[in-house]
Amino acid sequence: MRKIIVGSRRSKLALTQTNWVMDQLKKIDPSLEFEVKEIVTKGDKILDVTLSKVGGKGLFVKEIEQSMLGKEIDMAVHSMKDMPAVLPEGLTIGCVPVREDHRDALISKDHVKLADLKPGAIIGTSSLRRSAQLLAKRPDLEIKWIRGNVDTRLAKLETEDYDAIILAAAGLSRLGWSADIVTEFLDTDICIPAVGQGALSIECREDDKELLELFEKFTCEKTERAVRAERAFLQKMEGGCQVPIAGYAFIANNDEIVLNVLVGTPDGRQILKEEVSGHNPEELGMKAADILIERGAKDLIDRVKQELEEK
Ligand SMILES: NCc1[nH]cc(CCC(=O)O)c1CC(=O)O
Repeated sequence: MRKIIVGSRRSKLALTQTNWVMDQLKKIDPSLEFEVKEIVTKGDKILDVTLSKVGGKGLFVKEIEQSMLGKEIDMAVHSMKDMPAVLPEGLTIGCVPVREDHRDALISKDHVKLADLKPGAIIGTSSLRRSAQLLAKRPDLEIKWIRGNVDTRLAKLETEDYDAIILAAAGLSRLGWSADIVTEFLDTDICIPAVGQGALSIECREDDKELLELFEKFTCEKTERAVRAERAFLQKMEGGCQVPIAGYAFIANNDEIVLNVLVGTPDGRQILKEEVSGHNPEELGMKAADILIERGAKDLIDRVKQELEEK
């Protein structure tokens, strides 16, 4: 096997995830050699702007994908939830490792749970998906945008006037934070996670047989099936990240995929939700989307996008 060049964003989370994957792959084959190439993405340069306003997800992966197509790098580890629904031609998700905790985590100043936060409490998030679902449960809360990486946000909870913030549990644990700092893990009935949340995506060139063969031994089949269903839903919904969209699937004991999906308005006043189950990931994801579309999801999305453009 040749030396494998791994592209990674420079953020602590990205490098941690990349190193974890390289370590795991080395356990499978100790003779593997890696070299990490750090790549600064557009998304990293404009962290002060709400992502949805500047083009969303693709921002964190585009430069990395270009380097991969140009053969400057061979593979990259992304947070699955940062991956656009459709990949550029020539690239593929070669491996989906076992999923970390999929849930969102509420971290509040005095460990006050969501239901007990005082009326008007200020919640830090810049995710439309999180704000929609929180406001649906607690319309009295005030959402205040917060940007920056995980550690920055935790610091801002201490130094700024937020009463609580919401972060992905997976990011916290990967960065080594203890579960003790979390006030409440939000279950799917309160906050359906982002499509792919907690999962990783190892991307490579479609024709890289050598890597694809190696990855087979590291793929978690259950996670892969679940994520395929979630991403099929995402693709069919065509919402982009300007719209609150959520999707989370797991494999039930009978081996069926159970998929929970949601589309809503950022203020949480309109929420369309559905749970479906079945065996074929792609069919299931599309079925979930069709059900929501039937119930008016496309109109809702168009309206939300239009309002965003007017702002
Ligand atoms: N939005 C940024 C982002 N992208 C991936 C993670 C880490 C968790 C994951 O892999 O889902 C985070 C941080 C967060 O949302 O709190």
